[in-house]
Amino acid sequence: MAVYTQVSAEALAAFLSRYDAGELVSAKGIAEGVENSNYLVDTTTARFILTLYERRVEAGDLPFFLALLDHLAERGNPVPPAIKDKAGVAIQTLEGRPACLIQFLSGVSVTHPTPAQAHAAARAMGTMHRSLEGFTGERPNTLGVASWQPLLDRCGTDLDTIDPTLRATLTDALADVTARWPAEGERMVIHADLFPDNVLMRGDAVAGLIDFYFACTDLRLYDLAIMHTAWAFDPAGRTHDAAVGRALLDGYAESFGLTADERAQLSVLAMGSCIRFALTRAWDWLNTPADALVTRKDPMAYARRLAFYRDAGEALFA
Ligand SMILES: Nc1ncnc2c1ncn2[C@@H]1O[C@H](COP(=O)(O)OP(=O)(O)O)[C@@H](O)[C@H]1O
Ligand SMILES: N[C@@H](CCOP(=O)(O)O)C(=O)O
Repeated sequence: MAVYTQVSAEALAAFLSRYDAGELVSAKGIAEGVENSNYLVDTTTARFILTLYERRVEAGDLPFFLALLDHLAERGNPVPPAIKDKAGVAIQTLEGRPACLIQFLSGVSVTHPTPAQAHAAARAMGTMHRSLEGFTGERPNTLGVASWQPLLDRCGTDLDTIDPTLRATLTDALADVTARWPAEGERMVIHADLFPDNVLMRGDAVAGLIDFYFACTDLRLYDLAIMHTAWAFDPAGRTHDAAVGRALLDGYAESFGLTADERAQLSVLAMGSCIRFALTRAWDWLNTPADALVTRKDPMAYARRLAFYRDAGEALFA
């Protein structure tokens, strides 16, 4: 459960009084998520998400994230913009944290996506990429390829306490992936974390794309590779679902297009994605405070995926 900062009813009622958003009826901490504190807030007029930004989100990046959401929402993408208060301000402070009141989108995130759901979600990603071609905001990827070796070094031998094979696996793969990382390719603002838990679905239709707080400027295809690693396996990373993997490529091809050269790049990009998520999960595994109400995610689920992509090679995406 991700609630790092507790919000008192009094503080929340005072916070809501800045908005034209009705009066507080109820507020509950949301179980899902690992990065920020999220509350489901009901008022006398509507339902909202209250997000308090925690550790990995820099307050200075919030204007970028909110401009990105506004840009996408204006172009018809199903993303939730932040609500502005009576003075036109979206970024607030609550309980000492940066905080925003966000539009609530209905829908559920699925744990075991079907090919039809994967197809729709990847199609929505392609549409989002098309919408972002004219977006002028930029944010360097602080968790991009250049950050992985320093993060591996910082985890160091503590990785052995997670699994005795993890450090060697990541060290070897990192050398290989860095050497083969595409030097060229279209760069743009990408979501960079479009896991099933960040897509709200109604049946087979996409109702919401959420959690843009890793969004950054990077290789466009890296976004699709991240999505493949997150969607085309069981959560533990033990079983690859080929039908879901194909549906992702088909869905993306349908809305954005996908050339043979681009398909050939996806293998190394997927391996890079596995390194990124194995490392950040490992770091969190080793450093999450004992009293945090959050479920740690298993780094080995990404080490298993990494082994799968290494063995499958480029043929997987042909
Ligand atoms: N705009 C929204 N509409 C509906 N539910 C949301 C919205 N934003 C977040 N949620 C819910 O809150 C959960 C956690 O949000 P998320 O942004 O993924 O948190 P974190 O940044 O901590 O990972 C989501 O899984 C979803 O259930
Ligand atoms: N998707 C990442 C962690 C970030 O989680 P989210 O709750 O912000 O989507 C992972 O699975 O490691």
